Amino acid sequence: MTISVLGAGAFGTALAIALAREGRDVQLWGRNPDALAEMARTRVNPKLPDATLPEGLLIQPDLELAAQSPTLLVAVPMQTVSGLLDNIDASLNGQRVVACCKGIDLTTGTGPSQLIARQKPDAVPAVLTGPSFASDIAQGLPTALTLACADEALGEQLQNELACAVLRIYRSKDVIGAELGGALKNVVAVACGIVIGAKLGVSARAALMTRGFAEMQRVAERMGANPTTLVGLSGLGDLALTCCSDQSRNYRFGMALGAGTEFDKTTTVEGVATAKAMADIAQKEGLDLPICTTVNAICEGHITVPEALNQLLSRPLKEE
Ligand SMILES: NC(=O)C1=CN([C@@H]2O[C@H](COP(=O)(O)OP(=O)(O)OC[C@H]3O[C@@H](n4cnc5c(N)ncnc54)[C@H](OP(=O)(O)O)[C@@H]3O)[C@@H](O)[C@H]2O)C=CC1
Ligand SMILES: O=C(CO)COP(=O)(O)O
Repeated sequence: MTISVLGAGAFGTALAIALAREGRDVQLWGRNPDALAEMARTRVNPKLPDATLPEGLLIQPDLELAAQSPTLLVAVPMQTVSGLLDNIDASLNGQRVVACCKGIDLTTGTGPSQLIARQKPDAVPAVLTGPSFASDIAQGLPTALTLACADEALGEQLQNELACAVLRIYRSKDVIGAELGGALKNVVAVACGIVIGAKLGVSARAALMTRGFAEMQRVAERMGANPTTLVGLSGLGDLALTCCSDQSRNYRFGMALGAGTEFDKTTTVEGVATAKAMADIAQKEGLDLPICTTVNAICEGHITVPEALNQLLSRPLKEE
């Protein structure tokens, strides 16, 4: 098989469906053999109930077999990436390992590409990110993503390998910038959800998106990313999508916090761990990240939403 998708959640399955629909040679691995067997039988992933798995899409329960493909798409939650890489015995020599997850690993303080480089030094790390809800991709709605790979020639190969009729892929060499945009926009989306859930209005949300974007640029610059990457699909594009749609789990989680309602704890909400990582980075690097650190303080239960609002609004006035 040419492409293996590792992670049979909503996003991994959506990517596998889109690629298989185009006749690409693709297999989907997940950690739960019973769930995989059921998916192979029904040709439906309950996380994407409206999409049928194309006939050519192979469901693969064996991780080592899946890991033999030249291209691997890693689509598991960020905090599980390191464990997944550890579980693969093969060195992945020369294989392209494309991170499709959005976040910062709390143990190392790095994004997925650095985890891949550290744990599988013989592999070629890349990142696929940008504004794209799994259900949109699975329905075949048009989507544009950024494929970032430091090696330009390999990046171009991956771009061609992964682009589909409705999945338009732009290329970048800025892996750090692309993955930071995808990670950080989730924190801002939680903040925007809080504002809407607390009924503070869409003007406040626009302010948070803009000032949140300034924080994203500040972090990216400090981490050595190209500032223009942040205004592309992986940064501004994904920020716009995630902060304004209740299809987003990060946004919905924020809305529940703002409204004081329950939220299903099993839902993947990457912004919570990323906010924690950003609070650590703000402290270590002496960076001013008021929105990220406030989201972290709310998520950790250190302050309430009204206290957070009060804190943010009473900050000294400054130049934009
Ligand atoms: N959903 C979306 O629209 C998009 C998601 N993403 C990103 O994709 C990543 C995955 O999200 P998504 O697919 O939506 O999440 P889901 O919650 O839909 O699925 C997560 C999947 O990861 C599996 N998983 C969890 N822990 C492990 C582990 N230790 N080893 C192997 N598999 C594991 C889960 O398995 P099990 O079912 O057995 O628990 C589940 O199949 C996230 O980083 C997210 O930000 C990016 C763009 C869009
Ligand atoms: O990253 C996404 C869209 O680009 C999905 O967002 P959520 O994880 O908030 O659902």
